[in-house]
Amino acid sequence: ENPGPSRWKELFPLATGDRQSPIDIQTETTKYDPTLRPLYPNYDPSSAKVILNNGHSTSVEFDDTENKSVLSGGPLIGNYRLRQIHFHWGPSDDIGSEHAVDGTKFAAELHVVHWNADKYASFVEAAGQPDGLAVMAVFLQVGECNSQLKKITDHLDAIKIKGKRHRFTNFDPSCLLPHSLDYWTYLGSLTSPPLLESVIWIILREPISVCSEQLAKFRNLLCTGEGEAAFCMLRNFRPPQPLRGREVRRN
Ligand SMILES: NS(=O)(=O)c1ccc2oc(NC(=O)c3ccccc3)nc2c1
Ligand SMILES: [Zn+2]
Repeated sequence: ENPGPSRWKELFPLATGDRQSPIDIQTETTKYDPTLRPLYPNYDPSSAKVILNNGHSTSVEFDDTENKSVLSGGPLIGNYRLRQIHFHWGPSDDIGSEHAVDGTKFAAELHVVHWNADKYASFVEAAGQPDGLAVMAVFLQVGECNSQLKKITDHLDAIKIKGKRHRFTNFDPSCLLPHSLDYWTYLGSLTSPPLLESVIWIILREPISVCSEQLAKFRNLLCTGEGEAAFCMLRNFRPPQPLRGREVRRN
């Protein structure tokens, strides 16, 4: 099994940096900021290309060779181009999200990953810049089955093994967003190696629903490849990290 979060600092010194993610959002200390604008996701369903199992999550990858699917507004300056979406979950329905709200974790968390294509030439270049990435996070609260999420979970059997990928197009990730786009925002990092401190985090305050049967489908994915002893992908969340004096703003 690859080393868990507690051992990442041995290989990735940024793990103990001062703008690490996720965090536990203490709602009483968030600060209303009237300069924050409404979020404006604008996604073209034809830019969705493939759904895959990369061994530590399942992701849908998008064509980011032009500004077809972008996020603007909110705390962002200019257009951030959609690159991929992926999920985090745990071994039981009471844990699984990466961010927490007043100490409470949700069953899972969706991340919609974008990069600053106005200023940088590629995701990899942007990932090394303090304003390079913007990740929109949506909490998945256990309850009713989510008919939009079914578009994803129906394909998980076909990508059970690490490395498997499957054509997946005509998909607009806006279908996974809650009614309200109200958010908290703070400066942080990638939540898995290389833990780069290049992410403007935008956490939607309203969760979407997910049912236990759908969560079980995520847990049925394998983190092992063809011909290896099979291990299920039961957890892939990093625990909350120190705030180190950072401010969390809300619109
Ligand atoms: N949980 S997270 O913080 O959203 C997070 C954490 C780690 C990540 O690594 C990548 N890499 C690419 O997407 C990629 C895109 C193009 C080329 C190579 C990599 N995205 C991440 C998001
Ligand atoms: Zn993530």
